Amino acid sequence: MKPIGIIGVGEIGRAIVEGLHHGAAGSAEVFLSPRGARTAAELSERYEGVRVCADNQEVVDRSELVIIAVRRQDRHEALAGLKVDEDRIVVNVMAGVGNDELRRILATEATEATEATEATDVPLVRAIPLPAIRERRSVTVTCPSHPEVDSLFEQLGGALPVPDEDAFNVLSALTGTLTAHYTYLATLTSWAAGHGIAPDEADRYVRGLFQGIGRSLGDETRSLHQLAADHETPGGNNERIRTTWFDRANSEALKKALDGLLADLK
Ligand SMILES: NC(=O)C1=CN([C@@H]2O[C@H](COP(=O)(O)OP(=O)(O)OC[C@H]3O[C@@H](n4cnc5c(N)ncnc54)[C@H](OP(=O)(O)O)[C@@H]3O)[C@@H](O)[C@H]2O)C=CC1
Repeated sequence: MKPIGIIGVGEIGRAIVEGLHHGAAGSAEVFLSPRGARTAAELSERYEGVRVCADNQEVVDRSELVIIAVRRQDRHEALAGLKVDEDRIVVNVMAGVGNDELRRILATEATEATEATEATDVPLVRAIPLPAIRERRSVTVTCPSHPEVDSLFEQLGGALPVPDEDAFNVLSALTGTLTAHYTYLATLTSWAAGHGIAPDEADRYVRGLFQGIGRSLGDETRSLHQLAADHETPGGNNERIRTTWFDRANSEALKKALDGLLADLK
């Protein structure tokens, strides 16, 4: 595997390093940026072949595949003065930062010009690695498809290359629904606790219910509508909650929130 560099060693940077070393694997050479110092130090102590660099330029110089995993608002500082040779492959995991914009920033930094007039030719690939990549359990959307990048994410749970950034942004918006889902489960738990169930028992029960749902999602022979129908007795409790709470207005409100997010991601 080519040496991998990671600029921005936070939640996602850490998950990638852990994923690379999950199970019996772990031969990758990994170079980490110094920011996120505590996590970087911990990872370099835990895994052979993981090293912390003196600065972001050293990460680029030592790696062939460079993953940029800083928060969007930190992109200019993180990329300041960076020179990325065209034989590198850059993986852009920053939500809401398109490849055109990243190319302009890199070109500007490389030429030290105040206005970017030309872009570098370095291959740029957007990707959406999720925290479950640490256990090689999540599929990573990539755009455009690139053999080296897709192969990396295939090893980390699967790659889903999409043809353009419009499609990429739609799938990116979907990933914005995950914490709402956890909060939905927490709301169920606190509702039960409010009705006298011990909080830890309510918590355990809700987790168990939805772990079962998670397992049933693995059955790809049944559509999501079919799975819903299979869990529902006509006129029963599930149908009642689905039709009285997850009604048309609720469903439209969710789609509207996703539309708003998608507009901001473009
Ligand atoms: N979390 C998620 O589930 C997903 C996140 N993403 C994207 O990944 C990116 C990172 O997210 P996440 O890991 O959650 O964020 P974190 O805040 O956990 O990590 C960002 C890291 O970047 C570091 N950093 C800040 N400035 C610089 C700099 N100048 N040079 C090098 N490193 C720097 C921070 O260091 P310090 O702590 O010192 O500030 C921090 O360790 C975001 O753009 C996000 O949109 C994409 C998919 C999923």
